[in-house]
Amino acid sequence: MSFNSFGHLFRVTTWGESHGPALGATVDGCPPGIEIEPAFIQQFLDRRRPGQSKETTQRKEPDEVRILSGTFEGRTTGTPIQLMIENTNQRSKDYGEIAQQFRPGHADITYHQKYGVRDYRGGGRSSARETAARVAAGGVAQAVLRKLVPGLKITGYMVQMGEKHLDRSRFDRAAILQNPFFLPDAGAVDEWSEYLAAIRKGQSSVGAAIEVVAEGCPPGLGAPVYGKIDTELAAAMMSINAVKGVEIGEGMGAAALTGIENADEMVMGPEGVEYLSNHAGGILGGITTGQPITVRFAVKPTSSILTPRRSVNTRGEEVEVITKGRHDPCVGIRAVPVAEAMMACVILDHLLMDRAQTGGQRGEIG
Ligand SMILES: Cc1cc2nc3c(=O)[nH]c(=O)nc-3n(C[C@H](O)[C@H](O)[C@H](O)COP(=O)(O)O)c2cc1C
Repeated sequence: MSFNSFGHLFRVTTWGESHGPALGATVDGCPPGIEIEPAFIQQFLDRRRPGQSKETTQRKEPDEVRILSGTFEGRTTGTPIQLMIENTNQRSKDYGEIAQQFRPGHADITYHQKYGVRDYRGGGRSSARETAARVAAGGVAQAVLRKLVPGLKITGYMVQMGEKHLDRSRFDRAAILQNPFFLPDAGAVDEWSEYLAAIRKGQSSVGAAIEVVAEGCPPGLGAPVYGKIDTELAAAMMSINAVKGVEIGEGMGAAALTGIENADEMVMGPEGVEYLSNHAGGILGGITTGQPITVRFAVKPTSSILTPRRSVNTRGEEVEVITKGRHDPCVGIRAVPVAEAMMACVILDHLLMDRAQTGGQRGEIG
């Protein structure tokens, strides 16, 4: 059985472990003739890269991507694109103890129970190092989208970290890439930073919520009933390590609304239909409306913490686990570029499927 791939026409397979020599992604189904340079993909990896600020893990990886196949003279050829990122800063001795014991909240126990064998070094395949490969694949998707849907813009940012919430009245898109939290409010960065420092000092970690928005996505992507784009986006986000909840548009908040409040009313504008609100998050019946696609998800606190937690070992003995090694105190931060990558892959996959089925033809209004 193979469960390391996702996507239908734009198909991504990731491979590799945290402390192996390298990891990467094979992208199959990429359209030919797309201009793509390693530097274009690298910019996305640089945002996810560990060791860049005191707010993330101190494992210092250059995360330099190499394109091994599928391009010629700077353009895709339509053949499989092999992307490789070398692991250079492994410190496997930190993980000696978890060979025999299970970190609470991590995947050690389930990998052991299911497979009976695991590469425990740095969490092996369950480590979020794997998400570097997704980000590289997302870079390829972004390169294709740049050509096929020039106006499309995918933006991820943090909306919550523990008890700190983004004040949406202060939303400033320009601030997002200017601070280590991907926070759209420069004025709140110091407060978030102090809060996280206190969490870290207390030898704990904290959860987060991330929002990803795709603006300029054409209407008509997504296929009812089992290929709804909201289904696929939710699956894509849920597949990111440590994600425990996903919402589209109003999400769980819709449960508190009345039909009057929730209706996204429509009017005819000079360019066609205009929506007066976007509770639906840009998707109706599993198909994009042309409004911004809005996805939010919750990331649990990092399970690897220095505070001793009770657990068991492979011999069935009760033990206390202190997880040493270099860990993100809030894994939600680096999940932001990962989520953007997953969104890019899903949107491109649906764009290609829509072209295959409908040839891009649309029902007319007016
Ligand atoms: C970008 C990113 C970085 C992560 N870094 C760590 C880490 O340093 N330490 C840790 O224990 N978990 C980390 N995680 C979470 C684990 O990979 C995840 O909790 C674990 O694989 C168990 O899977 P689950 O939480 O999805 O059930 C990270 C997650 C993401 C998205």
